Amino acid sequence: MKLWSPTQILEWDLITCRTEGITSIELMYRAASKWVQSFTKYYPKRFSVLVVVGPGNNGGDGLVIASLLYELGYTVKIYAVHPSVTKSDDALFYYHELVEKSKIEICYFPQSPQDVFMTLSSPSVVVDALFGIGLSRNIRGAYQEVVEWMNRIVEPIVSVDVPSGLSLRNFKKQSGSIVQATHTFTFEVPKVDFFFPENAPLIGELCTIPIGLTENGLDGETPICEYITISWITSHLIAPKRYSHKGTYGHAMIIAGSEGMMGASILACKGALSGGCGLITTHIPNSYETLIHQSVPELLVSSDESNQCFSSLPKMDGIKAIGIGPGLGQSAITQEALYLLMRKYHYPMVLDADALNILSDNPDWLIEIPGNSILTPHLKEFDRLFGTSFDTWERIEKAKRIAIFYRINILIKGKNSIIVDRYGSWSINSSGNSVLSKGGSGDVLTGLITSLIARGYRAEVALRLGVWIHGKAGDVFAAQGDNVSLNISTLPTYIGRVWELLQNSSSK
Ligand SMILES: NC(=O)C1=CN([C@@H]2O[C@H](COP(=O)(O)OP(=O)(O)OC[C@H]3O[C@@H](n4cnc5c(N)ncnc54)[C@H](O)[C@@H]3O)[C@@H](O)[C@H]2O)[C@@H](O)CC1
Ligand SMILES: [K+]
Repeated sequence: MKLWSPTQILEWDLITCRTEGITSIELMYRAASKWVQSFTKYYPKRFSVLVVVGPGNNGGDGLVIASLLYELGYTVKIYAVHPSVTKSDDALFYYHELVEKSKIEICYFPQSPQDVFMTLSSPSVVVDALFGIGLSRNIRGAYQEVVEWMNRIVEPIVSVDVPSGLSLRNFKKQSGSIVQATHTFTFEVPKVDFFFPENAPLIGELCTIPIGLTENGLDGETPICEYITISWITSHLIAPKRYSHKGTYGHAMIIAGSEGMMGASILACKGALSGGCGLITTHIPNSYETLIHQSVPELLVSSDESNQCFSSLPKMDGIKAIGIGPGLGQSAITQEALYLLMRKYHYPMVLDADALNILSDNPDWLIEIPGNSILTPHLKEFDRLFGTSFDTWERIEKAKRIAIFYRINILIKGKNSIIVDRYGSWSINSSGNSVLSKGGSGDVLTGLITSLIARGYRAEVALRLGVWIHGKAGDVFAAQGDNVSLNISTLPTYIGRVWELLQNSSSK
């Protein structure tokens, strides 16, 4: 799914009106009607409703929503913050047509919103229609007071399109008050900022409401980014070859594990096996050869000269991708070996965990990373590598510059992982949940992505596939009714289920 900027969405509204021969007033009514359909599923008629409206079309939606709920038999009041209700022509139309002609009570700032709210019977809910995608500066004054009041109450708040005050990068530094919504019912497509970790407490439960904007209306426009869902994944899968042997699907290498951390090596190798490449060699400290043979008999094993850690380069003939880092340790000898490996190997590498820690300590080694490799830091590792950022937008801009400069791909891991590729394009992953926030989960991911590259996927595609599949495996686990107890060594089994699911949806 493509994600668009506020300006593009407004353009899309206009295109829809032109294509369908309708007015923006009609589109507003359609949007508000669809919104009300979703709202009533969560909040039945026993809820009384205070609709807080702002000066633009978001407030206009609020006026139509109030009137539709009133017609459905809800107890509704409107609280307007702008002295003349609205500055928007469309909203004004509905104010005269619907609100004035009904018996809906409308109250104004500076009357206290709390006093108005208290006159409603319990249970009650606030509909936040102060600002949507048209916010152009931080919220101050009366609007700020009302937002702060909303954030103090215990009753649910349902935001129309956007939690009011959230900037959507319409202006750079966000510092005003923002509504902390219980639900955000957003129109047509989610907005990019909804997926950033700093905004998670503001969005609440997200529900996207299709309002019938013209399909392909923004064809030819460049979206801000791609939101990776199953349809993107299925359209990028390479069909398995009919006549194949183990050499057909590539040879990957995993360099992971050191004394006391060999579990990381086993998990990364199991992750690689679940990615389906033909052969996997793991390079490990000498003394653990038997352990690895017994734990994962499918692997080829290359023994390091050291008994404790990675210290010497393996043979790399025919290896199409190397995953390195989980449980690797950071001893001086390992650091040196990583440096030599990066200089000598010319195919993509997936650098994770201790490999990233080593790079943080030696930033001038970044230049040695083979082109089209992948770094997989989580947020803190990213900041350690490249310095802290004010917000996710700044972090993404930084990642883009670095990715283009070093010709590498960067995965910033989190609830909605962000993928920035070497061309400067970026995506947000849609799958995954908290069952994956456990030690070892990233090791499996490193193996999986490495394996996909070895199979022949371009690194930037393998990265997106791997991240989505890994997240989806967590979702498949949680869908069984348990969102706690995933044992990470069983994660590859759920990755297998995701492949099954993908095969079924591709053949439909
Ligand atoms: N354009 C359309 O056809 C549709 C628009 N829709 C709704 O319209 C919204 C966008 O409407 P608008 O573009 O009017 O934008 P908003 O309603 O988000 O706000 C814009 C208004 O607020 C003022 N404003 C901006 N920031 C302010 C601040 N910090 N303090 C005080 N005033 C501020 C602006 O001067 C303008 O009057 C969407 O979010 C959606 O809710 C929907 O009805 C769907 C159809
Ligand atoms: K809003």
